[in-house]
Amino acid sequence: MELQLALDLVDITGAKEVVAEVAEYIDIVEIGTPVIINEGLHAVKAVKEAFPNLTVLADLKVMDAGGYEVMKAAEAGAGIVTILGVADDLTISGAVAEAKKQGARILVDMINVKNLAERAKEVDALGVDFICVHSGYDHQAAGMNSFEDLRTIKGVVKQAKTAIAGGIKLDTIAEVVSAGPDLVIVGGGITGADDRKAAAAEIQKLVRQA
Ligand SMILES: O=C([C@H](O)CO)[C@H](O)[C@H](O)COP(=O)(O)O
Repeated sequence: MELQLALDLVDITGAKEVVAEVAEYIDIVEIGTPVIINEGLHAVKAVKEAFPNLTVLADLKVMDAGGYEVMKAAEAGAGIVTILGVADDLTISGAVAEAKKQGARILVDMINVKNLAERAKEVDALGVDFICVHSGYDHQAAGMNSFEDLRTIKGVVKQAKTAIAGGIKLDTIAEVVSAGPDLVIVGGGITGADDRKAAAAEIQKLVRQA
């Protein structure tokens, strides 16, 4: 099981400061959608240059032009790029083909997918690397989480790795880990902690024990 740190509410300088604090505890650093909206793919490039040993995920949440957008993110240094599960199969296949060419991987974000089990089977068959259940900020604000969704996709996904994101914190990490995802994604649970290093260390300990 691996740990991904999601950086959403920072600029490039802030992103590098947070990663410098917790780099030893994480496997992947996510440049979140809000950061890419504000800073562009320069943020991916800057963090990859500063931390060449970490895999950088570009949370583009691609909905169209899969091949082109994956190419641009990979050129900036992304090792993983996110595509929406609600995107067309052609978009996801194009993204997978380009990722293979670039030596990158594709994570499909199942945010707002209604027919979760059926769509997870379909995107699994398209050859994606990760399928991620995700309670976005707006769902979190309404008190929702994705723990049950993780069990649903684990029951049907055969080839891809499974991942979970959205509001995971120290007080919920044990429950998440016990459901057995391959990748746990934590943003505010680390970046919003009083002691980010301690929170990352504790979360990593539980993730590694699994
Ligand atoms: O993808 C995310 C969200 O849609 C904003 O872009 C977050 O990175 C993801 O939810 C993880 O962050 P936390 O919910 O703060 O753990």
